[in-house]
Amino acid sequence: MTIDRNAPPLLRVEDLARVFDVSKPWLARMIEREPRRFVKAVDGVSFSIAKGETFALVGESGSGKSTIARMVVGLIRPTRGRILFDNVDIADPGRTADVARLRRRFQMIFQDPFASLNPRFRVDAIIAEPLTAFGLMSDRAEIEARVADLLKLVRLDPADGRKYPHEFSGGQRQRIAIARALAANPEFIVCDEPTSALDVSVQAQVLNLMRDLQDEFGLTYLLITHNLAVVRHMADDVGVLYLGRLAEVAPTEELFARPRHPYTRMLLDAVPDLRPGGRPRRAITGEIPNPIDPPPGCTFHPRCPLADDRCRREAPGYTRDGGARVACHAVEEGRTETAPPAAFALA
Ligand SMILES: Nc1ncnc2c1ncn2[C@@H]1O[C@H](COP(=O)(O)OP(=O)(O)OP(=O)(O)O)[C@@H](O)[C@H]1O
Repeated sequence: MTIDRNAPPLLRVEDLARVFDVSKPWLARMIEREPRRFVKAVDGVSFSIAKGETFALVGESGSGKSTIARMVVGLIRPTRGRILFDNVDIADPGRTADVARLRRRFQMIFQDPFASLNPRFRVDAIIAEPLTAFGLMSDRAEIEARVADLLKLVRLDPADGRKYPHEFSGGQRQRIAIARALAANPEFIVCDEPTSALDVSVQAQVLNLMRDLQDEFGLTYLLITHNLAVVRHMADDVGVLYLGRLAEVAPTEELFARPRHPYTRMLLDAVPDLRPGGRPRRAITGEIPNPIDPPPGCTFHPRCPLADDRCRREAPGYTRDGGARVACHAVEEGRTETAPPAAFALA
């Protein structure tokens, strides 16, 4: 499907932030004379997703990917910012009635298909649940026919509806989760690490199914992943998260051909280059700082080969470069590496 980038985005996230209070209980704090502690899990994140597009959020563990996903689907509230779905702020507590109406139009697929399907229910009941929950169908024969269609759509046998989740493999369970997500004809699906619990051989099948369904139904995906191969296979645009902030947002091809942010480059350089004569992978250096006490200035500076005094003092704003938006003083000052990373060099 071609994406109309000039059309109003289906989802627009503006200056999104979420702070978690991770203080010890009051009495323990008093005894140990400890102050309250907070984690800025997400801090000033903005991006938009066009209809029919796949936008990937990528980053190491703890970078805030799942927190963003959970805010977008309404499982947790933002501390600050707006989440506009079809121009309605779904994070605004005053819009609860509108959000309830919009709920059917967005769905979520979780990482672990073993945990996300209720083991006590038959597969047909699991898939039918959104149909009855949203009051879309009540006639039994109609529901049965719809469930059979959904099972066929995800390339399972309609007879599988009579089985229980434990009778299926991981990949098949994720297909069942996809069928359930599609039941109410949603337009937008948040996919949180949809294949990372699956065997490598099965991952591609599930990703290809997701792409086929996207083409067939014009679906829009927010894809959460730490896997760059998945990003390259699936995404139109990518946001690279580091400690709750977007380091770089760029069209996928551009990001892989010419990563601007030193953190993006570090992630790409860490992917093994399996071609004959490919250069050895460079390991990711340094550790993610403690998010309770992040470094001053640019939070990436302790791991950054290009960091200077300004980076240690001043948090960077965004610089536009080609189709990319990058939070980096070195990019702004034009002192970055420009060679493409070998593993992803384009032929
Ligand atoms: N409910 C919570 N209470 C306190 N801290 C939380 C909570 N949820 C997330 N955090 C913290 O927020 C930060 C971001 O976490 P998040 O799970 O969003 O990251 P992630 O990128 O999805 O990581 P992973 O890939 O490991 O799931 C982490 O420092 C995490 O410890």
